[in-house]
Amino acid sequence: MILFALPNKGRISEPVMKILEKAGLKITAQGRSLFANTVDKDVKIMFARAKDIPEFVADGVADIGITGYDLVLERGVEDKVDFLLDFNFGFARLVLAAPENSEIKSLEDIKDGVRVATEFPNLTRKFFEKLGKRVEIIELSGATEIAPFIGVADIISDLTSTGTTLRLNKLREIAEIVRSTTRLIGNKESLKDERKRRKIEQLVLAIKSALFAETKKLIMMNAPKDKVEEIKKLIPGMCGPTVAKVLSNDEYVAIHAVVNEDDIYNLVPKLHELGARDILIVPIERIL
Ligand SMILES: Nc1ncnc2c1ncn2[C@@H]1O[C@H](COP(=O)(O)OP(=O)(O)OP(=O)(O)O)[C@@H](O)[C@H]1O
Ligand SMILES: O=P(O)(O)OC[C@H]1O[C@H](OP(=O)(O)OP(=O)(O)O)[C@H](O)[C@@H]1O
Ligand SMILES: [Mg+2]
Repeated sequence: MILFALPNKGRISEPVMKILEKAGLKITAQGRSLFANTVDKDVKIMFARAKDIPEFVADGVADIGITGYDLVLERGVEDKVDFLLDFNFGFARLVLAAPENSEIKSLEDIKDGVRVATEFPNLTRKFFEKLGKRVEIIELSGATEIAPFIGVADIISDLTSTGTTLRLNKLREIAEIVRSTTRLIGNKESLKDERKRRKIEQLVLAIKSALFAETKKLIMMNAPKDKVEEIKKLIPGMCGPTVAKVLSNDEYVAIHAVVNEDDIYNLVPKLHELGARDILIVPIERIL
């Protein structure tokens, strides 16, 4: 049996649940319950705070888990877990920021004794240790942005993604401490167990296939037979497009191909010009 730790709330909870569903790992959760079953009777879910998941996986409370890379580093368990998959979402950067009107405008302006408010005391401490600066870390558990304006700290170290929160609070970024994305991590002992490892690999493959499919679309069309070669050049597909007979029309063939979602906008007019008709663009659940 595999115990899989998932964030119970917060920024990454919803996208994680969505991708797992796409991967086919249907979860049967009842309301606010802490545990849930999945379609696979050998995979059970436990819901926890994203912050606690690195520790749970490192200690073997859970076999695998999904959390932020920043949180794994903050817990200092990066050597105790295996990084199995990068979801490439949940982008966030841990940065140092000072009020726009502060005299602290760059790292050089940060003198010993400067007070830094943060939810990430360990990463922040390490960052300054490397620089040889002795700052005072003020640990907060949220809404860090307010700290410099109420006299609690001089600067902050906080997560930013769009930059909106920093701008809204008149804070200026000074330096980047770490970049993070959402990751699947695994307990090292669990991965040594042959049966667990196989189950985990199966899960990784399922999630990868769903992540990969998110950037692709299936394009289908009817096209004049004599244009097939030209169309092939436009859409190589995964191993070349599928070309099939159209029973009701001898001059046309049906073409199916998997294409990058980002290419579709430019591709369709070119196909149309070559005489392609009945063009359908269809979402894909998974690509294995
Ligand atoms: N804009 C963002 N701000 C914060 N975290 C983000 C952002 N974008 C992605 N994340 C990722 O989500 C993880 C969890 O952050 P989140 O804020 O959801 O949890 P939390 O702080 O424990 O919950 P809450 O804010 O509800 O108290 C972060 O550690 C980070 O990896
Ligand atoms: O750059 P942005 O897109 O504006 O995102 C950054 C904000 O998101 C996080 O806050 P969250 O909503 O998790 O609240 P918290 O500070 O209480 O954790 C983070 O602490 C920043 O405040
Ligand atoms: Mg938060």
